Amino acid sequence: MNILITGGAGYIGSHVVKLLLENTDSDVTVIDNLVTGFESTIDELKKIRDFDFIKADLSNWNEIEGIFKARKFEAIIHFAASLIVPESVENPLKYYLNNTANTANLVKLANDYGVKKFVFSSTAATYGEPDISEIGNGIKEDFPTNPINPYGQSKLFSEKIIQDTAKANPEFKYVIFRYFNVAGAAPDLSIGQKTKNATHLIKVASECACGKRDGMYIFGTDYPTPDGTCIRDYIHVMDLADAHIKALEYLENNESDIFNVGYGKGASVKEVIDTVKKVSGVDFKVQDAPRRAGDPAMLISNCDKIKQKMNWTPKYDDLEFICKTAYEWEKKI
Ligand SMILES: NC(=O)c1ccc[n+]([C@@H]2O[C@H](COP(=O)([O-])OP(=O)(O)OC[C@H]3O[C@@H](n4cnc5c(N)ncnc54)[C@H](O)[C@@H]3O)[C@@H](O)[C@H]2O)c1
Ligand SMILES: O=c1ccn([C@@H]2O[C@H](COP(=O)(O)OP(=O)(O)O[C@H]3O[C@H](CO)[C@H](O)[C@H](O)[C@H]3O)[C@@H](O)[C@H]2O)c(=O)[nH]1
Repeated sequence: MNILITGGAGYIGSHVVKLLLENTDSDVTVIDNLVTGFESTIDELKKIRDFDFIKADLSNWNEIEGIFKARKFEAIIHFAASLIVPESVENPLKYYLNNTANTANLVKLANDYGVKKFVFSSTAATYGEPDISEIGNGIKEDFPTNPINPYGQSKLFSEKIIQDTAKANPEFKYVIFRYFNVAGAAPDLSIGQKTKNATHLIKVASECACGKRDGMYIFGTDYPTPDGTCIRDYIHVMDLADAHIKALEYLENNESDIFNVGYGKGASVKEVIDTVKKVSGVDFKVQDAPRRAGDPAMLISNCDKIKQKMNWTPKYDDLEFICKTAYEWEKKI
């Protein structure tokens, strides 16, 4: 299959490229503007086997169309986006342009050039702040979507654009993935999360354990959860990457759909920090701090649908393993 990966030099995209190069004979083309991605990641991936990397910005619509003209893509996996929630509140247009407008253009090009499969990175942020008393067996895909920040909204608009286009053109099929909290690194430690000025909990705690930060804060200890800190559903990046490979197979014979990707269970901020301390053997400084704006108390997926319909079976459903790979990767870079 001839596959376009946007954002393949970034964290999650690079893990999908790794699996595609290792386990399939697909022709892979990565487009990335390297704003938050890394050429060194592309170089590492090219050690597996060669593929085409094009440094380009999705906002250069003419240039991107030129790439579609020159190559007959059969599938697109679209990761490229901006994803810092507080930044999206300060600069919403950056998010609506980079995430929504550029996705609309990519979907248009997919239609104009006959690309039949589209896999899209959406987020649990589309659910907003679900009522904690209703989460029960996890947030299902048909829960209400009420994003509370422009990042989540920009992704929800993109979802609608993809869905409406598929309704109008039955040849165009999609899988929309709503990721929960992604963490960890490839178990062989060849690639991992390089994000600069990271804000993600497991990455920040791993940096503390490696002495790259003096300490960290727990944002909010007065949430209505057992230990007062926020609960999230952390998923290993390699299991998430595997879901994308499954999605391409799924679209051969099945209809378009939306799937949560998580493990269906939660860990609190305190539990995560304790786990990073345990796997690293380092007792770094942690201080309580006020709540961070826009953090829902609890986000836990119901992931029955992807397990049933795609036969997706996670391999790394273990918080210690997630934190261990994140920490060991952090030590390496
Ligand atoms: N990391 C998470 O926890 C998480 C959770 C839910 C959803 N997501 C989604 O997953 C996707 C990948 O996230 P990530 O964590 O790998 O982030 P990342 O920043 O590491 O990767 C994004 C990549 O896209 C590239 N990019 C951004 N804008 C571009 C543009 N206009 N043109 C070309 N390239 C561009 C960046 O350079 C980067 O390599 C995003 O769509 C994000 O919204 C991530
Ligand atoms: O130094 C830190 C960093 C984070 N946290 C807390 O840890 C929890 C998780 O925070 P992250 O920043 O790691 O992740 P988020 O849940 O905010 O968001 C991530 O997961 C979401 C889905 O659940 C979206 O997909 C979003 O794009 C992605 O960044 C939050 O309660 C946060 O306040 C801290 O206490 N201290």
